Amino acid sequence: MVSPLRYDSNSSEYKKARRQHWKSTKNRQVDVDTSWSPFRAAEKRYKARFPPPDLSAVLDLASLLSANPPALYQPTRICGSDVFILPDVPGLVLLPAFACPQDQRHLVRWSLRDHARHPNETNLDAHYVLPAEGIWNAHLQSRTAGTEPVLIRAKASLDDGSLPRSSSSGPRQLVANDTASVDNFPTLQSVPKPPPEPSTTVSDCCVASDLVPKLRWANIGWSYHWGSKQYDFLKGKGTIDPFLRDLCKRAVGTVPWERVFDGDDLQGWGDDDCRTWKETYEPDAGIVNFYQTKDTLMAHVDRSEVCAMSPLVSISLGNAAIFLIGGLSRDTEPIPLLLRSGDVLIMSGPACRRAYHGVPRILETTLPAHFSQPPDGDDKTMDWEPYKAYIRNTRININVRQVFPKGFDPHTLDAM
Ligand SMILES: O=C(O)CCC(=O)C(=O)O
Ligand SMILES: [Fe+2]
Repeated sequence: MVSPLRYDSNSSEYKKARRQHWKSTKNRQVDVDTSWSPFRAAEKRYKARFPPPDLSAVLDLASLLSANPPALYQPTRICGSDVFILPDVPGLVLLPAFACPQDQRHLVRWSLRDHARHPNETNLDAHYVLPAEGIWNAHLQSRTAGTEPVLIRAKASLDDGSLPRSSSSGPRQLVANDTASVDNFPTLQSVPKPPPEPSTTVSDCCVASDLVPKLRWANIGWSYHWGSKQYDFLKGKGTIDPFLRDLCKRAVGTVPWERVFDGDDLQGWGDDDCRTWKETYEPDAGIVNFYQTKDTLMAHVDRSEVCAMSPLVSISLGNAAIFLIGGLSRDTEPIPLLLRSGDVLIMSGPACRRAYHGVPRILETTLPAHFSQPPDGDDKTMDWEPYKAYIRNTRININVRQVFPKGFDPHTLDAM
């Protein structure tokens, strides 16, 4: 069970949330719409700023390690790691605190300094002409005494009028898309993938430090086209960081997959076989999600990967979050799971990979103490302060995927 959210009822934020709640509910008897699906209703409940949500139903598996877990959630200990197999959603596995504090700090720094920059696309690329070193490094440079901050121009402000217009620079948009499969792959490939439209509502000129809190995502590996919600394989295969690849492969290698899918009919899995994932799992795509504490991720299914079976490895860093996972439609009541910094959640198999899921809440002030300490080892001398300041109000999720089933080669498709 998760402890109740602590709120300062005298804070201006609490009062503002209360005012907004009164305004939006004054003409309504009860703040529940009966037409909401069970998933939507749960999202609304956990998103609510006022009254603060009741977290007593949120499953905090890590806290069960020190208590007596109910039979349903008995963890298995393998090579020093605890593994929870969640029978409610076949294929869902949680490895609490799989990434140690040092690895968590390393990944936070990697996400910001090394990854959220060219050639990896971020949400900001559509709208701004970004410095080659990335906005995080430009932000760090601007903190150095005597350095003039580099001015960043909005793309729309440089436009001669010929660019298509859009109105939003906001978070990830929900776009209906076809579920990818080996059979419809050639058709999905032929869908036009025009570049995104620069927003006309962002300010014409800003500095890197203004944009750091607006960073929402950075692409990993195969390029993802948000407009069509399909991968754009023509852009080539980006590299996967070796440290990240190793961590994901170790996590997948730790799970006793025969037990996860024990008794399941593995017919219909094609050439994929969970019993060989320890050797065959190879991440090639993904996204780094950056959440400020007010951000949410709406219910969705990740259906763009051709392979709907192989493990999707999701690493949580920074503040904790409530993660909802339901079923193949929004009509299944979702399970609310607490994801803490260092947790690795694995979604695998047909029921779990195509299940609705989302993040309705980042829990403020849940940053573990180790983020206050600087990295050790080779990085002893680095300045951890800016990372510490950033992560205080942030959650980072590194969501790593394998797009193709074993043996599938997109480049042989011309012959199909
Ligand atoms: O932030 C998370 O835990 C989940 C992210 C996710 O579902 C996604 O990137 O598709
Ligand atoms: Fe997802």
